[in-house]
Amino acid sequence: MPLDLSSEDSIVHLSLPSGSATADVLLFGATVISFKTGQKERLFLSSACPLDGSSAVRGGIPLIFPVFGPASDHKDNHGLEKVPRHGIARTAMWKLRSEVGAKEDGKDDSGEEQVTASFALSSKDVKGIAGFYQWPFELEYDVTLTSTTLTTSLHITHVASSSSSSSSSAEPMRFQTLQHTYLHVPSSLSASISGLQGQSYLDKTDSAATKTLQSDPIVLNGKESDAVFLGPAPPAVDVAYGGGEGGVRVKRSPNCPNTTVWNPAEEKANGMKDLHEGGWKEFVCVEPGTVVGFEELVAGKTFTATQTLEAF
Ligand SMILES: O=P(O)(O)OC[C@H]1O[C@@H](O)[C@H](O)[C@@H](O)[C@@H]1O
Repeated sequence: MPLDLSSEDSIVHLSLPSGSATADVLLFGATVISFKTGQKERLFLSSACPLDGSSAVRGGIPLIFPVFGPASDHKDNHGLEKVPRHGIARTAMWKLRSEVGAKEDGKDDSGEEQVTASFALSSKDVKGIAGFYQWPFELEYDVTLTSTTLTTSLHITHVASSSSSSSSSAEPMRFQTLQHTYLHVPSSLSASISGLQGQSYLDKTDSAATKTLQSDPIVLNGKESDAVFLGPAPPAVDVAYGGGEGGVRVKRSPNCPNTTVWNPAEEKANGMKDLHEGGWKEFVCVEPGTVVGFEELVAGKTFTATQTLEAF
C-alpha cells in the first residue's frame, strides 16, 4: 500500500509499489523521521528521543516556523520574543489531509514511481498561540517520495481575517522558516559538505561573527559547527559519505537562500539528553531556509519553501 496510516503510533508510512524507497512521517510536527532508498537510511534519528510528543524530534526533518532559534538571536524580531525556540510547527499535532494525500498513483508524468502524503496545520489548532503570534495562518506540507528522492514542500498561507478591521490581517505576516534536515552519515568527522564555497556565514560558535567560507568541501573532523550561510541559494549542497559510498544532494527553492550547517560535536552532545551516546558522529544537519531577517507575507498570499533530498 503506497500510503498507510498507523493510528497507534500516529505515523504515516509511504512506500513505492516496487518497494524501492520508503518514508515515515510522524503527525507530531509532521516530522519526516525516515527516508530509505533500497535498505539505506538517509536520515538520522536519535534512539534517545521519545517520539511521544513530549519534545521536538532529535532527528529527521523538524519543520521550523515561524522563528528560527530563539527570537532573541534576531536584531529586529517584530515583538516575537515569546515564540518558542524554533517555533511551533515541529511540536504541533498535524492532520493528514487524506482527501489529497492518499494519492494511490504510483507514477508521475515521466512514468517514475511516486507517492505523496499531505499534512495540514492551522493556527487555530495551536494552543495558546494568541499569546505569542498574532497572524492567522494555514500550513500545508507535501511529502513526495520517488525511488531516489524525497521532496518536502511547506506552503505557508497568511489567512485573510473575516473581520476587515483586524490589524493582524492588515499587516503583513512576519515569519522565518527552515527544514532542519538531519542527514545520516557513516561519520560526521569525515563526511564532506560541498556547494557553499565563497558564501558568507554567521558563525554562531563565535558570537555570530561574519566569516567567508574559503575552502570547499567542509569536513568537520570532530569540530562543532553552527553556521548560518547567508546565500544566495546554492543549486545544491552535496553531503558525501566518503570512500565512494555515495551521499545525499540537498536542493531547495530559490526563496530559501540560507543554509545552516550544524553538528554539536562531542562536548555539547554530551549535554543533550535526547541524543544517544555517540549520536553526534552519525549526522550532519544541512538546513535550507529563510532565517536572516523576516519574510513579509500579505493576507491571502502563500509562500512555498521546498527541499529535495536526492540520494546518490
Ligand atoms: O536543540 P534544538 O532546539 O533542536 O536546536 C538544535 C540546533 O539547531 C540549529 O539549527 C541551530 O543553529 C543551533 O543553534 C541549535 O543548537
